[in-house]
Amino acid sequence: MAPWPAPPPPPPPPPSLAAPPPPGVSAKGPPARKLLFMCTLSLSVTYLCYSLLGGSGSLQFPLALQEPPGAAEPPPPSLPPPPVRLGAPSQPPAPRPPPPPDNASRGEPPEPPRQPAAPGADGWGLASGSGGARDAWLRTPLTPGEMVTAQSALLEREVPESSTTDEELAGRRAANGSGNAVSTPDYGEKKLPQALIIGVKKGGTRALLEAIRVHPDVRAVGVEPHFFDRNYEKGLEWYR
Ligand SMILES: Nc1ncnc2c1ncn2[C@@H]1O[C@H](COP(=O)(O)OS(=O)(=O)O)[C@@H](OP(=O)(O)O)[C@H]1O
Repeated sequence: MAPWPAPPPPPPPPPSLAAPPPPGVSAKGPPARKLLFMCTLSLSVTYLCYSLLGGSGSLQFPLALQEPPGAAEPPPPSLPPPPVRLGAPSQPPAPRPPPPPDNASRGEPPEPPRQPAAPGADGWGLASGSGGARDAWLRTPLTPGEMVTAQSALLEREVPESSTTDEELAGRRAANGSGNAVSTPDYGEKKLPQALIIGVKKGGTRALLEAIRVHPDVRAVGVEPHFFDRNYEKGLEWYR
């Protein structure tokens, strides 16, 4: 009978994954140094990649927050200098000076502050002190000085044509003979009309009267008097 074969010898232990220590180095030293080297290398590569991808500004952001850009200390010599991005300014842009006024940009001397015009000297017939409508118009900041001057001259030329003072009204009444007002205890001062609306029936005279009546200086009768066609015989004393 054949004898049982001898059991196979146990397999040799697998070779260690770690490289055999070089001669002259202890067994625990190389892995620690290698791990430290790998960490340093990975950090360096990470920093390099991050800087190449444009993250240098982000890396310097905390330093920029603490100190002004000009006072930032140079990087230590051990670290590689951050790469300079093409097209990026080497120095941060200087703060913009405040925009000069319009007159300075055109080479004109600065305009002195406006003084409120004397009342009655502006030709508007309105009180032009502080807070007047014309002063508010002149102080509009978006309007150039030339435009304001031109518009003011235009308004001063146009307004006197349409403005009517109390003295002018009194003169017109005296000239028209309508200044003879009659005072009555019931109706107060009664005057002859200064204007008449004459129109045919259904010609829109009522609508015209209502439109004119909106003006604060207009006093009109409530109903159509029909003086000339129905009540002429009653005389001017009735018409007043
Ligand atoms: N702007 C305008 N356009 C067209 N039509 C207008 C306008 N204003 C007044 N009306 C019409 O005019 C009619 C009233 O006119 P009168 O006020 O003259 O009437 S009255 O004669 O004094 O009674 C009256 O018409 P009827 O409603 O048919 O009577 C108003 O509607």
